[in-house]
Amino acid sequence: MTPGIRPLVAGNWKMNGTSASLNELRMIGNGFMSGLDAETEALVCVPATLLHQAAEILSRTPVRAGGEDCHPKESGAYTGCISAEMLKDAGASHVIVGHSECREQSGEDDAMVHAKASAAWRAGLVAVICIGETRAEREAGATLDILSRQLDGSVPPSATAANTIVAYEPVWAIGTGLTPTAADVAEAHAHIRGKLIALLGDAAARMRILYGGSVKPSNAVELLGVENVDGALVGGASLKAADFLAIAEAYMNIS
Ligand SMILES: O=C[C@H](O)COP(=O)(O)O
Repeated sequence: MTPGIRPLVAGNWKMNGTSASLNELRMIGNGFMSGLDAETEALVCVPATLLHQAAEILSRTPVRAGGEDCHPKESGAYTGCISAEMLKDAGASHVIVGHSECREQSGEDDAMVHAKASAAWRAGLVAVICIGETRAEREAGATLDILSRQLDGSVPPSATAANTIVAYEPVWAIGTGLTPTAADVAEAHAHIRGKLIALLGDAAARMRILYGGSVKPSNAVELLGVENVDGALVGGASLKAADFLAIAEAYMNIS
């Protein structure tokens, strides 16, 4: 946690969910209406096919709906792609950009992530910019250098605490059940904070930095209690309302 920053628990449903899954979203929304919103803000990023319905369901709750990726252009001949403006029109408040699965599977580089973050702002969305090292990079002792390089290339200079959230997701921790130690998370988040302040100035002291990678109810208190960890980006455990709400409840047990 960072004093003065309200934590955000964000879900990322990835390529999961059909209209039958919306009941989980209703339960997440209802859960936050019964007091959790006093501790933390919440966001669930869903597949574009569900976004309009998700935004409608969540509009009666404190939880917001987001997109999982966007194209850098506003419109055009880009078959199968979705612009930030389309996400906004469907009810999104945020969009994830630079997720490691997109970086890896679509060959997305830092320049593309930078362009997508700018596109998010153009549409009036908050950009959730993901960074993180691979297992090989960690084993080579290159983690902090990789994070610096990704921040240099992916975060546009006009990023502010209001329009941008950074999510640190070690690639090797995503969906594996493995997590870094609390000390490793603290080191990475302190490094990210310092780098953001160097890039963007003192205002970055208030920018949220989320941790993502195998966050679950059983490790949420330990991971979310680390200094400079201002919330979580939750994949698998966001698909079940009970797990997602239990992760948010961790904030009631962190002093
Ligand atoms: O965006 C979420 C992350 O990729 C983490 O996914 P996970 O919680 O399933 O490890």
